[in-house]
Amino acid sequence: MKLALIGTGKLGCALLTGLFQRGVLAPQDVGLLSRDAHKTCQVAGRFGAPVIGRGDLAGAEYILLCVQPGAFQEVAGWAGGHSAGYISTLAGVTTGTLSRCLGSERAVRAMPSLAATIGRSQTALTATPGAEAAGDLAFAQGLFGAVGDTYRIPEHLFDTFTGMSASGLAYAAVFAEALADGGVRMGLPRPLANELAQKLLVSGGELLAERPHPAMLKDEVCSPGGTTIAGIRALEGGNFRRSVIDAVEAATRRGHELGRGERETGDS
Ligand SMILES: NC(=O)C1=CN([C@@H]2O[C@H](COP(=O)(O)OP(=O)(O)OC[C@H]3O[C@@H](n4cnc5c(N)ncnc54)[C@H](O)[C@@H]3O)[C@@H](O)[C@H]2O)C=CC1
Ligand SMILES: O=C(O)[C@@H]1CCC=N1
Repeated sequence: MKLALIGTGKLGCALLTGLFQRGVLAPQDVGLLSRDAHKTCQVAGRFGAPVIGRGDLAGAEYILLCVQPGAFQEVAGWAGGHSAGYISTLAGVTTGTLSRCLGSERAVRAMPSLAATIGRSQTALTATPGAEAAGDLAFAQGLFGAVGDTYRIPEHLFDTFTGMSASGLAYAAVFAEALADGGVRMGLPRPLANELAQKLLVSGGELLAERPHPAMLKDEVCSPGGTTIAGIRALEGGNFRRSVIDAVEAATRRGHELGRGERETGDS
């Protein structure tokens, strides 16, 4: 077995979708294991990959952890100590913690996003020296590179990458929803408002890719004395930029907390 996937929830399934569609791994190369046997069987049926048990982990070349950070200590108790290379996608959990709790010098820390499902994840990567020497970082670069862009990030910036990129998908969704709400408030039918908001994010992203700085696009759209600058003024009045900056800061701090083992359901 090339890869054992522990945790077949939202991220696990996004990665399976992207990886299988791109043919980087075949379903028979991947074993699936998670807490809920019924749901794991459903995922196995959907992808055509086998369900495995804890005893099968000994035969895995790589073990990919996609469980919640709060489940890590328990999972490490039975999934650690194998000769496989370990790859973790858990928010906040450092390579030092991975290595210590899994009893392995081979630990890669990855932070992908749900955009893996369409081959557009932005994935941060870092690894222990042992994982790098064993070729595990190169393996992870190939794996996540097949479902988007990879970035080698120093570990002290990992939670920031998480709070901006992986979490940022949700901020974009909230912005789209709010924009559509504005359209509805001013009279557009809901389905049209939702469609406009969704397509606007796509076209906006493509236009931003053609420019070295986002402010250039903003300036081009803002006609002097026109509609857009009136809208931007209202955004500034609502502390839009400050709110977005604060969101990244709060998410980064939450990553630090999760890494220290603080409860996922608790507030800071
Ligand atoms: N959802 C996202 O956009 C992203 C999530 N992540 C990270 O990926 C991890 C998984 O996130 P999601 O897929 O969103 O969570 P999820 O809740 O959708 O899936 C978690 C999976 O782990 C399994 N699991 C939980 N406890 C277990 C245990 N003790 N033994 C075996 N399996 C267990 C569950 O059965 C489920 O299949 C988290 O650590 C998160 O920080 C990273 C990047 C993006
Ligand atoms: O919200 C979370 O904790 C996870 C990590 C990044 C995206 N989702």
